Amino acid sequence: MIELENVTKVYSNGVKALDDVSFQIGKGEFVFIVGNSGSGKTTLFKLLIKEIEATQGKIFVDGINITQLSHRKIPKLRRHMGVVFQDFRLLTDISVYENVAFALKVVEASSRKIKRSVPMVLSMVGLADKTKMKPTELSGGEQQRTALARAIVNNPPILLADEPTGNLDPKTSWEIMKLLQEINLRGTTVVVVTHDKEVVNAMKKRVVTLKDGKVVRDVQKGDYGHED
Ligand SMILES: Nc1ncnc2c1ncn2[C@@H]1O[C@H](COP(=O)(O)OP(=O)(O)OP(=O)(O)O)[C@@H](O)[C@H]1O
Repeated sequence: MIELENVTKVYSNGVKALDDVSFQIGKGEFVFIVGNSGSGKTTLFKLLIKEIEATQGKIFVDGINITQLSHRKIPKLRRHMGVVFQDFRLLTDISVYENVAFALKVVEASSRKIKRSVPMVLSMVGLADKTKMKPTELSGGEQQRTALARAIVNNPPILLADEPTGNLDPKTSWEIMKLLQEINLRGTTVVVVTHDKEVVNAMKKRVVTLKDGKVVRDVQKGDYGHED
């Protein structure tokens, strides 16, 4: 489903953020990417969503080498993956409903599909009674639920999240993780970049650890491990 083959990223200032990284993520897996600050986690995330380009190596998503994908085809790639960020990135002047509907409008879904899918997904994330509110009227956890609903409303086979609980308290973080787990159980491959040691230790999922741009640990049903 996702395959990295000898991926290296050197930024224009000469910093080697990823150094010959290779690993695979299979269909339906739930994977945490962890590591110290500066270890290359966000760089890896940005490469996967093609926000930046690899200096060397190949990245395959569903068998397609995305490092060779033309800009024209990036929207098609994005339809394969829902994306969630630490800072939610919601449109603040429209409602929760409209934020989620927007993701369907950009892929030209019919209004019938929008009317059917948006309430369904908002109810799944527990926001059925907040659909008319604006993101600024919501708690952090509710904003992240809205962002999650937006990311999955297209039924993407892959969900990528960069520090999805970074701005949330432990209880709310746990609720978001439960939702990610539920989404995963429905068949979506879930990749979560995180610092959140407690969450990683409690979830017992595959953990890939980066250090200085290299994969130094890759364990199934793992824990966060030790930082040094
Ligand atoms: N746009 C950039 N230009 C130059 N260097 C960068 C850029 N982005 C990141 N880096 C460098 O690349 C390395 C890896 O950064 P990255 O953001 O991927 O780490 P991270 O593991 O996500 O860290 P954090 O947990 O603090 O977000 C760091 O040394 C960082 O300073």
